[in-house]
Amino acid sequence: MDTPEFRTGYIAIVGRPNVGKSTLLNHLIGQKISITSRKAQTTRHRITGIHTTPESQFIFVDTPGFQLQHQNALNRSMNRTVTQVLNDVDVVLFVIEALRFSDKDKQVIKLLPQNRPVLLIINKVDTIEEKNMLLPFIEKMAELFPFTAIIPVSAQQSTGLPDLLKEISSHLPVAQPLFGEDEITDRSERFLVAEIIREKLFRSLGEEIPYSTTVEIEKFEMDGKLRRIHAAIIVDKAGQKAIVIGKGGEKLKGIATQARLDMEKLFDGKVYLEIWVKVKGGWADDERALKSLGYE
Ligand SMILES: Nc1nc2c(ncn2[C@@H]2O[C@H](COP(=O)(O)OP(=O)(O)OP(=O)(O)O)[C@@H](O)[C@H]2O)c(=O)[nH]1
Repeated sequence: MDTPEFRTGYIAIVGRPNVGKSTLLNHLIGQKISITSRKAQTTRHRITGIHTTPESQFIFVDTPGFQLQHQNALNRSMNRTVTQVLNDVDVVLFVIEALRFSDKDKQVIKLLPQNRPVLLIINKVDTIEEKNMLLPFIEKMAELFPFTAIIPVSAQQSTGLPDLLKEISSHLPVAQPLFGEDEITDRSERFLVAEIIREKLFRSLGEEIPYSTTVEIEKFEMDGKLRRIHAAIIVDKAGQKAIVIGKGGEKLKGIATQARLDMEKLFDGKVYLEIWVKVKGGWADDERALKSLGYE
């Protein structure tokens, strides 16, 4: 593939819970997951999906730690991460529900970047009973933020999605694709699984544990359609182990449950997940640990 006008870029999807972000992503990429191993590590963000057409490659990234409810210090630092991600992608999709604009949506607007294209996606237009309500709603939304475009869609019914892709593509830089279709490997699932656990770990504990804490996938097996995954969270000190496990194992249980649900969504299949916490000094020197993390 060496098309002079080919466009490749990164896209983030944001919005309050339940507006249809996952549905939109799944319908945009038209497949559950495609990700490569080696190159994925050179990107700073977790890739949630890739869609490639003859003209463009769309790389969707996650915005970890997106929190709207509580404005405590931890959430503020998480929202800083969100802002960093949003300032690092080529296009931001801000998803809302048709004819519904709440305080939580308003909070998301505060996190939107000023210096790159933000497309407002008005989702669930299939639920509008009076179609003439849409235009005044669009006009009202246009006053809230300098959106680059406002695009009504129904993610569930895939209406408006080809136009949306065209609009996104026009804002991506001219660049050759970063990922080839043939780069989808089983090892990349391992990599993603580790990333998901890591994300839940930091979402749950934030600054209570050092950033050097890592996740190692010790076993990843297919058992029919079931994925059996054994993972270890590796901390530097015994005190950190206690923090990760929590009282009566509650913290770790929560992390494992959330991680498993995300994995089942991602793989569209059942996952059996066991997580241990291990104390280990100097893991960075351990070649085996590095390999299993994918940093070869
Ligand atoms: N009618 C209708 N329902 C939709 C549409 N898109 C998504 N939904 C439904 O809205 C609900 C929430 O969708 P999700 O894709 O899980 O929303 P989300 O924004 O990813 O939610 P969080 O993971 O909580 O942030 C689900 O029940 C979807 O089936 C749409 O275009 N029309």
